[in-house]
Amino acid sequence: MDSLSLFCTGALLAGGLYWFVCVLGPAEQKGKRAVDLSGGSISAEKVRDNYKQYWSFFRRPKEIETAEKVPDFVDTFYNLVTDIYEWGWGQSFHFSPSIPGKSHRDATRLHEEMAVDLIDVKPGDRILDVGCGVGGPMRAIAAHSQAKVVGITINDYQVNRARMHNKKAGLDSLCEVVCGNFLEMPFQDNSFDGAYSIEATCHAPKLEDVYAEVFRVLKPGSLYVSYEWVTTEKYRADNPEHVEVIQGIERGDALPGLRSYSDIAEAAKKVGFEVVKEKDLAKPPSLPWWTRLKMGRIAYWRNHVLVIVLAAIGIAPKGTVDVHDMLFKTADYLTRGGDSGIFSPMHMILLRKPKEAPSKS
Ligand SMILES: C=C(CC[C@@H](C)[C@H]1CC[C@H]2C3=CC[C@H]4[C@H](C)[C@@H](O)CC[C@]4(C)[C@H]3CC[C@]12C)C(C)C
Ligand SMILES: C[S@@+](CC[C@H](N)C(=O)[O-])C[C@H]1O[C@@H](n2cnc3c(N)ncnc32)[C@H](O)[C@@H]1O
Repeated sequence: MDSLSLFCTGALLAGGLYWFVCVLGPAEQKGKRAVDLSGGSISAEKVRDNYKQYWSFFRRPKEIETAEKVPDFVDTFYNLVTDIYEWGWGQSFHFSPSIPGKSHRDATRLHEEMAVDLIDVKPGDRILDVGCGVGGPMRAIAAHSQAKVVGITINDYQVNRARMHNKKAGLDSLCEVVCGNFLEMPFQDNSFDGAYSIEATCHAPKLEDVYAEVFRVLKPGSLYVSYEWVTTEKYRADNPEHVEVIQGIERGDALPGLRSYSDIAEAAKKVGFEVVKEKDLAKPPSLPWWTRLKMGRIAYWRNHVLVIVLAAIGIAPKGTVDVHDMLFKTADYLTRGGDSGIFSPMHMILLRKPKEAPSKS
């Protein structure tokens, strides 16, 4: 081969690799590229060990049923998945019903804005985002309502990502991010004008515990809305296929155990909330939330090849391949949960902290 054809072949290969990694790599919402994948706050060499440690929690299920072990378990999970989520999904770590003629991005934003519209917020109010991720919902909600949003997440890597995105979006005067456990929040009693949680409280071993904390920090008379992950009335515990799907969802999403839709209002009433409204937002006329997952299947294959190549050449941590493989399988369980109607990630409950404490008689 003469030097010109050698040069052309090399240039073509390099261009192809650049296109595969940097152009195909990024998510719909730019922010993370495949070459930036990391293990969050975990150093690259420890990603694989932490992935094994994550799985070991499921061999000792009693440990994830106790509140003390959960922060570790959930924190490890989000160190492993946060970059992959941002890369392949965007900055909002939740689902939303599909809307004809609207992009995923717009459908996501509308689902987030609905939450803040439900809690009746005024510009300047101080509201709480319980389990805020990297802050996709927080930014949409602050921009829409002009309220001051304080988000809490257990994962310090997410805190840094969220603060960076808030600054970049010019929303850091409205959005604050705190690292902490939503089961023991570092906030004063009666200090928020409203609160919301989007697909986050499913990580609490006991829903009452996180609801009690939200109740404590809310001002009397104010509202809290939560989008809960639940099994629906179609779920049958004696159907092995249902059990396999729900167990697959729990293991791939760091859940100490999915709750039934019928347990949500009970938990809220137990800690003193009044139930204003309860509705599964996944039910028709809403269009399926899981079509986005299904449509992405080809991209997940491409992503998998990319992750294998990047890990092999030492750009991505080795364990990223295992984590990606776990998410790949989880996407299938979630899709089956949606298709069969046994699972919903958007059982909405709207709650009010009563104006006056109930009299003790
Ligand atoms: C609320 C939670 C997270 C919900 C979703 C945001 C995520 C659940 C499953 C995730 C994904 C599955 C497949 C990945 C794919 C293989 C990869 O190539 C790109 C990223 C995925 C699409 C990833 C994105 C986020 C999810 C959809 C839980 C944790 C309570
Ligand atoms: C699936 S993500 C959803 C994030 C965000 N609500 C969104 O929709 O983008 C769940 C979030 O809950 C947080 N979380 C889970 N358990 C927590 C705990 N005990 N204390 C604080 N945050 C927690 C995770 O760190 C993560 O940020």
